[in-house]
Amino acid sequence: APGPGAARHALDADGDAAAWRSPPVLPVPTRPLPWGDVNFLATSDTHGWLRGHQHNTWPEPNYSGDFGTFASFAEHMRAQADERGVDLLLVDAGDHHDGSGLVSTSPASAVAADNIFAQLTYDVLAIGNHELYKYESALDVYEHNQKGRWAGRYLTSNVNITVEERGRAVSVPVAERFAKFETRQGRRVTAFGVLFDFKAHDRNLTVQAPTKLAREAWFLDAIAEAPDFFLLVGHMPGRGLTSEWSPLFDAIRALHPTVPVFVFGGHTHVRDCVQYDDRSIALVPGRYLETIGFVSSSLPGAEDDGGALDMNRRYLDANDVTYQYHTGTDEDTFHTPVGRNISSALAQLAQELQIDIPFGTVPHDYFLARHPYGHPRSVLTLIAEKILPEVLEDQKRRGPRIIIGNAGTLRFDVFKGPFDRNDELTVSPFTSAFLYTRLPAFLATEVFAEMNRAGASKLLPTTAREDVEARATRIYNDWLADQWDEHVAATLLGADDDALAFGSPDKKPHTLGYVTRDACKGRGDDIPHIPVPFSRDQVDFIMSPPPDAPDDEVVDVVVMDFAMDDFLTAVHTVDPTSKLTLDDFEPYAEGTLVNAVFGKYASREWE
Ligand SMILES: Nc1ccn([C@@H]2O[C@H](COP(=O)(O)O)[C@@H](O)[C@H]2O)c(=O)n1
Repeated sequence: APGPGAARHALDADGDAAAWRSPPVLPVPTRPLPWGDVNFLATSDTHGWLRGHQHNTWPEPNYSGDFGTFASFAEHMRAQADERGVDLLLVDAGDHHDGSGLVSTSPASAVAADNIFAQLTYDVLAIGNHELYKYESALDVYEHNQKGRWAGRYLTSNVNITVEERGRAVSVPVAERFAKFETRQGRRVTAFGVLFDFKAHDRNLTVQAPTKLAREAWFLDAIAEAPDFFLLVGHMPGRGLTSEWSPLFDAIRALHPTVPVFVFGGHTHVRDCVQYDDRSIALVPGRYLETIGFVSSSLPGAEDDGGALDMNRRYLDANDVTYQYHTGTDEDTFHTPVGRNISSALAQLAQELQIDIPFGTVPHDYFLARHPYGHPRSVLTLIAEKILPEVLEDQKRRGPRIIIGNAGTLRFDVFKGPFDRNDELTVSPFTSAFLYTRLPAFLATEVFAEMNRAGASKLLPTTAREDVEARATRIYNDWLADQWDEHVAATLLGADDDALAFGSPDKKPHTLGYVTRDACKGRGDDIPHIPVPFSRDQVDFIMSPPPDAPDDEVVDVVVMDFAMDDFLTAVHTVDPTSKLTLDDFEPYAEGTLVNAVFGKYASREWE
């Protein structure tokens, strides 16, 4: 049974009616959830994928549930929690913006999508870096928080915005700094919402490093009294050298050695889990509404011996089969009025935005990372070698040129079948413009190589930790690459996938998806999968094919504005005598933004 979205593109996958008649069959979970005294459902990095994944190329059908069906699931889970006499809390760790037609069509569409998101009541939400690239996005969060959109539960413990109050500019928290509340079972919770030490935010926004936050008087005051548990939700990784939770966790532990601490992270897009000690657990629930994270825990009883708590986690594939299995419902009993309202509001918004009208039909799948850069079916190769050279046109500049951009501007695969504005914004949501200067062709090529050698500076969660595996995209890519390499190695050694089959040959995985190795006990994935192929040969920057011109000929060098600081740094590394600055650049193909080049190409080449 596919989710609602799968049907929309059921004809697309093979372009014939057979695909319509045989929609993808999703595996059914086999292990009930390990409920505890307190339970959590966690989302993060949804990036506007509220209509779910709508294509039939695997592993997309795994994630075909939309936010409406997730809301129905959450409501049934809340009802189950009440029946069991336990708590169920919903948390979200940020990055609602940038990533689908709903949120990336315009600032107004992002507001509309967030209003639909807010129809499902969350217990705690945190802000992500994608809410801070543009001042207006953060201002929207601030203004809607003032109007009560998240009912005081959107927490921005270390993020401020400068706004005008009574004719004066003042820096104030974007939303609430913390929340103290009681659960339905009467447990006292102290909660914070934290962002990593993000540097690439817009003007008039401030992010305080978590290390500094942990020393703030108001923070120490807020944690002074022991609640029944602490709840830390934040847009940052859960573990490893990159973890920025330690200052906050350590400050809490210094005062409260045995109070349970539940941490929900994000930003890295991976499924991950770690226990900092035997009364804490940190979970990262993936990205793009692909995964719903579940965490459960026992809580200390009246006679607390200070011993280990029973803490568990599960990563649920976000689809209706998963939701109905875990709530004991079926198609007739599953959908709740709130869930239905959300699904139809999302469909209506998509219709108003006109994001489902196809530009053309893609002849075959292109993948973001299944193939190396340079492979004809890589999305990065497609944009660098075909799309930008063909559709980036400046009427006044017709001579030879080299185009350089950051690969991070591309966020997803391009699937065979109809290609619409939603698909376009999914693969390329950002509004980066193009600028050009004049340089010898050989220098531009060397600068491009240097940019990839140095890596993308804006991927770093903290500039102080440049030498550690701190790049969010890298963490996600390494995670996928490890899954694939392990699978390939096992296959070469003649082993089959029994190791992944939860010990039973009849439960052998047969669908592509995530195969998670994390640092918590037992198996985290709800459904065993075969990992998605992944090539480690990826790049941070892409370049169009060099022009047919002598190496020393001076050509137009066109740079995407988001990559500009890395470009200039690389120029000065390659040629320390260079005086090149941003002032030496002029707009190129003015009015053309990177989020519109795929559609232009699709209309011409894939019609
Ligand atoms: N205007 C922008 C903003 C961001 N990017 C890319 O996104 C990366 C951050 O995304 P996460 O989901 O990892 O937070 C950033 O490093 C850029 O690669 C962009 O291209 N243009």
